[in-house]
Amino acid sequence: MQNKIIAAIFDLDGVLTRTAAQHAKAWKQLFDAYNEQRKEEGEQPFEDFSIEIDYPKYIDGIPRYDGIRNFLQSRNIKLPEGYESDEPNELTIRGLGNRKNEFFLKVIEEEGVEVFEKNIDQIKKWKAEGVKTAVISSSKNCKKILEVTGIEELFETRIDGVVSKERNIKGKPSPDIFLAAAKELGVDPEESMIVEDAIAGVEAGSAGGFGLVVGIVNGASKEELLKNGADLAVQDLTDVKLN
Ligand SMILES: O=P(O)(O)OC[C@H]1O[C@@H](O)[C@H](O)[C@@H](O)[C@@H]1O
Repeated sequence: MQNKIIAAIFDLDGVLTRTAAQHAKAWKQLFDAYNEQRKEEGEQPFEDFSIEIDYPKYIDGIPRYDGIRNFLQSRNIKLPEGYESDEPNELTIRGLGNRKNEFFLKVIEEEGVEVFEKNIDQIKKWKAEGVKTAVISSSKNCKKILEVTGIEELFETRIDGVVSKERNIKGKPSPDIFLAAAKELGVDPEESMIVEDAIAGVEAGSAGGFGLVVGIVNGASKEELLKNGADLAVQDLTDVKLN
């Protein structure tokens, strides 16, 4: 029987906010621009980045530079690591990552950021019932997104891409970011639920021994989420009954 769930740890992009699609769009802009550059410089182009296939497989839920390494490896491309201070036009892992961030910031500036209302309303209900809440994200833009959408106060703690770097917390699919959040909430993983839309995220939840791993069907399909560690896969949180 399932343990009593007293805490819930939510991923940000694609669970709380509609930003997963905006990240995917920026990634496509980055890899398309890089491919064009290769063609202009007489280098062999690679098979175009696909939002449907490559994003969930290599990028979704994963820290920025890890995602770049994953994707380039899938195309047999090796670039030097470079430095975090690299200019966005630099052909290094870090340079490409910085360029992607410019694309992402432009996308959210132009389009704005929206929350998933049903999920936010459900979280408010659980909070009112006494469930402890945390937000986690691989993204270094997490705090900014929480602020612009006004949902920061819903969570007792936040472990994001910036905090992970400071504390040297391994990125997903390692469970460490979720375990760190549970620790800060003062709860055991077995009595906590994690909510994720990414394959790397449900893998992390399953590896961390969490009481309930909920997959939100957004980019990755229901089947993929269940196959990779989700206990259930739903469209939104109104379909999840606790205890
Ligand atoms: O580049 P950022 O904002 O630090 O985000 C890193 C990753 O954060 C994850 O939440 C997103 O699913 C990825 O698409 C993104 O690449």
